[in-house]
Amino acid sequence: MDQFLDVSRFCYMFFNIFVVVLSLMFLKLFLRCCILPVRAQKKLRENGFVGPPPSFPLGNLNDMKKLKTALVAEKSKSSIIINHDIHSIALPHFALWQQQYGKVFVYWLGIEPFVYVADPEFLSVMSKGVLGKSWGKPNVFKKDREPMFGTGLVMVEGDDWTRHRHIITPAFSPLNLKTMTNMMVESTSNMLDRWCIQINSGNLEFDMENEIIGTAGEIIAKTSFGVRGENGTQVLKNLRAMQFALFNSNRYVGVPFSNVLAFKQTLKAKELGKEIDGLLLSIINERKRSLVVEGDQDHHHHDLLGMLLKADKWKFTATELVDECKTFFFAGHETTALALTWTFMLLAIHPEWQDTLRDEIRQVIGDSEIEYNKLAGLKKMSWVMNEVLRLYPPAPNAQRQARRDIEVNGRVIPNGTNIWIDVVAMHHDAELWGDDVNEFKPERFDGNLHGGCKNKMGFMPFGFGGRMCIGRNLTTMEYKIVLSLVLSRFEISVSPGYRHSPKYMLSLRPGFGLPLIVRPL
Ligand code: HEM
Repeated sequence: MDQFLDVSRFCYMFFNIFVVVLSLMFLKLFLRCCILPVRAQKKLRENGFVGPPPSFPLGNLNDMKKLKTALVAEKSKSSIIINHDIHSIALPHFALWQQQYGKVFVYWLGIEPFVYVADPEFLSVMSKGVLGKSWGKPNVFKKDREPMFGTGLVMVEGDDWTRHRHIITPAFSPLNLKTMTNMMVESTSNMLDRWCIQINSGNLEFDMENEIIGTAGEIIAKTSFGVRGENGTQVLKNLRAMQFALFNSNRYVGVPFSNVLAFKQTLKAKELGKEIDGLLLSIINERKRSLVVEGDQDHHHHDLLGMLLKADKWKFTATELVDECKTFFFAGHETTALALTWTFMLLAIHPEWQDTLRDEIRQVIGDSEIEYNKLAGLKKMSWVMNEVLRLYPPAPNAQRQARRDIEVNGRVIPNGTNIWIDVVAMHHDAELWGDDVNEFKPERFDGNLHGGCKNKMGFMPFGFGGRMCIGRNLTTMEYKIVLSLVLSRFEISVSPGYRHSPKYMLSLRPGFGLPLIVRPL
């Protein structure tokens, strides 16, 4: 009998604990999904931040989807015409809301509030001096992109960010970049030799986006962690597959339990992430061993990983090194490839600029091998690069999250609020650039780093402040090498099959690829 009483008392206690835990979980969920968003909305409204009304639990995600579908259907009728006024094509919801609410307004991804900013003045005030340190990266994206970036430089914050940036910066020094010239020339030459074989077989049409993405992927994997042998190829394959798994279909970022909705994708990305980490770890351990054996005599690994290992005396843990390798790949490969892809589209419709650049390449490089030191002399090519990054920025937005209440121009942005900086909108704003804002005019950058933009924060293809892109010199180098090699051997024109439809898919890319006609000179 006593035993029975003990068991029933235990069950009763267990049941009570279970009910309390369940209630606490429910309370937490209720607080996170209902109370906090309502309070944030009230506070934002009190501070003058208004925008399209959100609904629970999707926020404005449905409106975004509907506007995108409707406006894209309308615009696609004229997609044969190449129009650089792309804001309303790529980001129709923002273009419409901007007309209704101005250049700073609030919208919602699920239960996450985002202050939209397309006003460089607002941006410069919010990122000035100590205020700049009060911003982090949105937690909602950190979670979503964890398999890609882990705790790499793109995502870390505070003292950790200072330490990572301090260790990594020297790896991108001109002296180190110089040693990567041959890797870039080699991968590009291989691509061009393949083009020759295809052209000789009578097929002059290439999907330039595919071609360049493949080569840029190879280059970044070589320059980041030395893609060699089977391990390297497998890492490259898995990295691409992971990106595809994470971003191929619509994800409900900010919506409670969105991971459950995209369960299969999330699981696949996690599995691939684990496999990539294992492969990278074996590459890193192998390098460490060879460094111990060869010491500073290791001349074989002129890549970022090799440089970090040599310079760093292993201040990074192995996990941190793995995350940095992944970060270099994801932050650097598609962005550079898209800068080149859009350049080929613009040069294909502006043959006069192909000729101008060819003349410059002849003068600066001549018939000799490409040397790093000569690249700075390709000045007009720098104007073209800037103009392409202005019209078609591969990183079309930047995001931040307030780590405390932050006052900007007398308005408080509550702690936890996310910021969405619309780079495309600022790069296409006639009030900042003038009436020719949507024309391809590389000469606007002649002697002017900001292309004549009325506010220098209005031109930010590589971000802003202390978190400005660490890879921008590497990108410029790769851009100039690839473009010089291509233009020295080929002329390009647009294929009749090209449909102009810039699409926002994390980066800004051609919606239907970039078919171009390539002819040997
Ligand atoms: C055209 C090419 C590129 C573009 C348009 C680009 C754009 C950007 C932008 C806009 C940011 C700032 C993001 C933010 O503020 O949240 C950034 C940061 C970063 N980029 Fe790039 N990037 C390019 C190439 C590269 C390359 C080649 C690498 C590396 C190999 C790289 C590595 C990084 C890293 C690690 C960060 C984070 C820096 C930090 O937070 O301290 N990027 N990039």
